[in-house]
Amino acid sequence: MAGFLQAKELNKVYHSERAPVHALENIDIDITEGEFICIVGPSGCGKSTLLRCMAGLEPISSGRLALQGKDIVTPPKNMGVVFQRDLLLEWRNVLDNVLVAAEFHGYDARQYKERAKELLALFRLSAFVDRYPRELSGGMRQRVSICRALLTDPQLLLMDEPFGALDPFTRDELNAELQRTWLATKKTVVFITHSITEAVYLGDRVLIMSRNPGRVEKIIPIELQRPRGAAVQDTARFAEYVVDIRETFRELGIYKG
Ligand SMILES: Nc1ncnc2c1ncn2[C@@H]1O[C@H](COP(=O)(O)OP(=O)(O)OP(=O)(O)O)[C@@H](O)[C@H]1O
Repeated sequence: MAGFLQAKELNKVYHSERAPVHALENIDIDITEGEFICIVGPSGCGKSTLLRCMAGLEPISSGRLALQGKDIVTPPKNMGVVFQRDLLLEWRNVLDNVLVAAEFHGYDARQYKERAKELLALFRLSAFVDRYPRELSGGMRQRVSICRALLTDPQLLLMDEPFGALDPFTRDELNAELQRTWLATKKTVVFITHSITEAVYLGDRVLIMSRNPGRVEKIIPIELQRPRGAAVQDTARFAEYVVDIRETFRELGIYKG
């Protein structure tokens, strides 16, 4: 297990009152440090399960899953997570919501105040530091969540459909901001999305999953130059990647059209 984040013959079975659910079957993934990996797949193929296992929030059933060679059994300190629902604390202002990450890891939040303000500035939220979540738009709330995930400077950032609930304009804006931050910090990012175009725009590689049971079907390297401006989405090369991924889903019987 030499890579930064590796899964080897990973299986995850949920046991409930009904029949067991084989959510992940023989998953092999090898992610290099600094890589941006996007995961796409139909509903129920195990994307969130995989991410929760990586976050140490869900135990695996068999195989291995390791971060820097160390089995993941509890949430690694070296990791930040962003979920689709922003999970902001309504009774705390923006700054204090970002500082939650320090408290979660048992650090002294006061020592992270300056860092939190820097991150909020980077995500154009300086004017909102003392506002409450209810005063923010959906895009702003998700920016706060990203700042929170980045606060302790983790090497690994796990993102589960973070922009899925946002309108397309805000989504494009946040994708561009995320790319900029990633280029500046070179964190390793695992990003789940339902959007093929989002995956191609952001990813160094796009990992395609299928369901029943959840499997990795294909991994496609995206060789588009960085930084990728919004206009890259209008190029023939970009369209080829999108078509290739759609074709794969068609072959898997996931797209009928
Ligand atoms: N806690 C659980 N107990 C039992 N089964 C579960 C549990 N969580 C998920 N599953 C099942 O595991 C499979 C994978 O679910 P998961 O949420 O990981 O898929 P997903 O690809 O993230 O779906 P979506 O795109 O809709 O969010 C599904 O069949 C789901 O019903």
